[in-house]
Formats: sequence, structure tokens, C-alpha cells
Amino acid sequence: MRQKSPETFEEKVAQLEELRQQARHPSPEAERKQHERGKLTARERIDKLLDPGSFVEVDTFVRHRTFDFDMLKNRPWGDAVVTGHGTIDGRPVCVFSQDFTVFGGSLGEVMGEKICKIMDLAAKIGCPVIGINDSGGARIQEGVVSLGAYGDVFVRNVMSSGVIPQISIIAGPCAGGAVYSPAMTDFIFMIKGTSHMFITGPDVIKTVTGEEVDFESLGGAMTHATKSGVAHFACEDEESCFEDVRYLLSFLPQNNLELPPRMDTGDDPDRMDPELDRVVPDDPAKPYDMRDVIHLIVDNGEFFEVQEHFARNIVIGFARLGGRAVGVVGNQPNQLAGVLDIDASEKAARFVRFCDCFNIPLVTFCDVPGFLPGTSQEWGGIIRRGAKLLYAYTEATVPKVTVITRKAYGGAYDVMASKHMLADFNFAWPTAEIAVMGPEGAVNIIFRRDIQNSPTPEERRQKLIADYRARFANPYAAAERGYIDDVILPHETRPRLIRALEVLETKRVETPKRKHGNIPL
Ligand SMILES: CC(C)(COP(=O)(O)OP(=O)(O)OC[C@H]1O[C@@H](n2cnc3c(N)ncnc32)[C@H](O)[C@@H]1OP(=O)(O)O)[C@@H](O)C(=O)NCCC(=O)NCCSC(=O)CC(=O)O
Repeated sequence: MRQKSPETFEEKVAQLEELRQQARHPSPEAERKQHERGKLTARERIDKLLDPGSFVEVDTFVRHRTFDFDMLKNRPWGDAVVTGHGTIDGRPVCVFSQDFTVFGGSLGEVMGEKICKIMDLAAKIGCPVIGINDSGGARIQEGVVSLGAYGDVFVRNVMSSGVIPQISIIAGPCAGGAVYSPAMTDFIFMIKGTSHMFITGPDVIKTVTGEEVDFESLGGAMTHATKSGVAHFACEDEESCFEDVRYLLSFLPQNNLELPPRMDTGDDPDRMDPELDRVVPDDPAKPYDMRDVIHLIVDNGEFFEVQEHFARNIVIGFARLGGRAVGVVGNQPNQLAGVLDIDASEKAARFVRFCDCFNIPLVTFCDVPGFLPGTSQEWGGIIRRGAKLLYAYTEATVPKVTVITRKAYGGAYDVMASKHMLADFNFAWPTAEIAVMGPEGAVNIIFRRDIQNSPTPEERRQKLIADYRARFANPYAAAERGYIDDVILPHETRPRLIRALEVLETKRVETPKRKHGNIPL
């Protein structure tokens, strides 16, 4: 029912207050339901994510204009998304937070417009954009218009890619076409138990394929963190998720034209930890945890691991060295002996490309026995998919520093930010074995006849293995050719890396003029 228009200034103020109140608390009942689902409301989420009191909302009074299905009877202020800007650790960010209490957070025309507007602002001022997703998908009542609205968001995701960091928090359902906006952002955070991502839900799957699967196993946080690799982080709850987003941003620049923030971490750049000399076991077949190496070297042992549950044979994440943010990539000898496979190559390649987009130097720890053999890998496309990491490292123009801790065998040696792939400084520990392949495999191939013809084949094999190991399983053949800039003691690694990064701060690389390269996808 239309109310009498306010006439005095006081009445107009009262009207605005009333409208603001309506916009902020559309339905206490819906808010209660949201809490019962174990979820915070769209506004509560923003308040917890941003610096206290920093949020400035825009488009509070935007409303939909759909008339089908009697929709004009229900036109909540702000529609199903809260948008605006604020700060995290004092640095600007733009945010949109889908409101599941309004039309199930479904995305129609004006919701799309609000999201696009805040994404445009982020791109214009050069700050990260964070999307909090909690939505039933395309607004069914708006039909194809809502699909068009998705399209408009997708375009912005693509245009902002590599320009500003884009972060997605999945804090509820995110299904169908809706998944493709988060999928194109740089990092996806999911929350255990409450967030689900899938293209088609359990009912459709049952009808089409006969498979029975529940929401959590199909598209829950741990499913996407372990099986599909879609989620970069699986958080226990919303609060820890927001904490992790804030921490992640501390490593990133605001945009591609800035350097990442440098901070005084209080850790001595010349610190040398003797513990490092004991991490790599004498037996080359014995595993160790590459994260121990990373923790002992980086500032205060702080390493923010990305995709820690996926393709665990490679470790990626952010850390600081001498106060500078770095992207760390390390083969993980305690998972599949640290081999490269399809998942590991793709995981690391995307991370390398992210760091390159945003001027974050790359530090690589190499202990790789090669690529994973097998038909599942060959038929799964290890050739084209393994090529991604090779391509990504080569294309990256940020400072690249590599430390070979132990094995660097075969083509995988080339891939792991070797000198040949244009790394700037390549160091090896005395424990490094840089060779075409491991001694056993090599001897079995090149001395097969020799071993067969020997009266004591096993003895002969062992002797040849020992000879090969003495000749090739060391860093010096590579160092002789300058493929390794220096052989360093493990405990010297931290100061050497920090010096290297200091020197590389002014690195400039000219790349050939082209539209874009054609990375194998
Ligand atoms: C997301 C859900 C699992 C959440 O289930 P819950 O039991 O928690 O909540 P609910 O079903 O009561 O939904 C809360 C309110 O949101 C409304 N609602 C939910 N999804 C909606 C949508 N897509 N469009 C319009 N309204 C929607 C519900 O009608 C309900 O309104 P009220 O409170 O008034 O009763 C379910 O709502 C759902 O399955 N929605 C449809 C998802 C879907 O198929 N989307 C695809 C759309 S097509 C698409 O996106 C394109 C593509 O696939 O590529």
C-alpha cells in the first residue's frame, strides 16, 4: 500500500531510516532460518570479513523489475546481494555477498547488475574483489535474463583475470552455470558441511546416470579439495574461512601493476638453521617432508599452503623471505616419491601463472624422480597436461630461484624451473642428483647386454650402478656447465635465496609481441 509522501526534512530522514532498516533486515524469520542452516547472513559475513566498520554499501535500494509470476508483489530492497567496498588490513577491497534469505540468493537481472558494478569498481581502482556465493542459481522466474546476467559476470571475471586478484568464498549452494564465475577466479574457499558446488545435483545425476550420491560427497568442501582440485581451501567454518582470506590477501598486491606488500617479519635474513642439513636422508630411496625444508627456510617458518589436500605430490603456497612475499613450489618426496603427474602439473602450473600475473617471485624446491608411469597417466593426457607446468615456468617473467635438494631426473628436471626454462638462479645442495634417470633404471638400459653376458649378473649390475651413481648422481656435472649457479650447503639456503631475490628485484624481461601464447589446456 502506498504511504503518504514525506514532506518535511525530518519526515524524509525518518523515511530513509525506515528504508535502510527494511533493506538491512528484510525478514527476521529468513535470518533465523539461515542461522539454523549453520550459515551467517550476507551482512554478517561482510562484517566478519572486513576491517570493523570499514564496509560502505552501494546499491542498497536497487530492486528487481520482474513482473512474471507475480514477482512485483515482492521487491525487497537491495535484491538478493549485498555489495560494496571496505578494507582488509587497511587495504581496499570490493565485495559482493549473495543473500540466500532473498529468493534463495538466486541471480537475476538486477543482482547481476549489482555484482558487475562492484566488479567494475574493483577493476577501475585496482583492488581485489571477493565474492561470497550462497545461491540457488539462476533466478527461475526471470528466465533467460538471468542467464544473460551470469554472462555479464563471466565477462568481468575474464577481463579482470590477471589484473586484480579475484577470490571466491562458497558459503552455501553454488550450482549449475553459477559455478563458472568462481571457477574463473583465482582462489576458491569452501566451508565444510555448508558449501556445495556442482554442475548437476544428486537428483539429476540419479535420473541420468543412475548413480546415487549425496550433496556432500558430490560437491562438498573436502570433495573439491581432494578429488577435483576445484577448491583451494576447505575451511572448518565461516569465521576461519574469513581469517584465511585475510591472510591470503596479505601476500598479494592490490593489482598487477603493484608489487606485493613487503613487511618486517623480524626474522634475520642471515639466519642459518643447521637442522636443514639433516632433512634429506642419506638413503636416496627414503622419503622426507618438503614442507620441513620450506618451514626451516622461510620467514618465521610461516608457509600458507594452497590446495594442500590435492595432488599432494607437489606442494604450493605463499611465504615470505626477508619480508618479501614469494610463491613456493616444491616436489613432495613423501607422496608418490614426489613424481609429477597430471594433477600435480596442473596444480603447480596454475599457481605459477597466478604468481607471475601478480609479480610474486617463485621459489622452487626440486626433488623429482620423473613423471608418473602408467596407462591412466598416458591416456589421461600427461603429455599435454604435463606440458602446462613446463610452459608456465618458462613463460613466467617474475624472479625465479630454484634449489635442487635431491633428485632432478629426466624431463622433470627441465620442468622444475631449471636454468633451461629461464630460471634466474639455480642452486643445488650437495645431496643433489641431476641426471637423465636414476642409476638403477639407467644401468638396466644401457648395460643390459653387458649384465646378461656377465657370469655374475647381479654383482655386475651393482658395480655398474655404483659407477653410474659416482659419475652422475651429483650436482657437479650440471654445475660444470653452469646449469647450476652454485652448490650450497642446506643451511646456507635462506640467506642465499634472500640475496638472490634482492638482486632480482629490478629484473626486466622483454617478451615477444603476440596476442597471447597458446598454453596446452
Ligand atoms: C539451492 C537449494 C538446494 C536450497 O535448498 P533449501 O531447502 O536450503 O532452500 P529452499 O529450497 O527452501 O529455497 C529457499 C528459497 O529460495 C528459492 N529459490 C531457490 N532456488 C531458486 C532459484 N534458482 N530461483 C528462484 N528462487 C529460488 C526457493 O523457492 C525458496 O523460496 P521461498 O523461501 O519463497 O519458498 C534448492 O533451493 C534448490 O535446489 N534450488 C534450485 C537449484 C537449481 O536447480 N538451480 C538451477 C537454476 S538454473 C541455472 O542455474 C542454470 C544452469 O543450471 O546452468
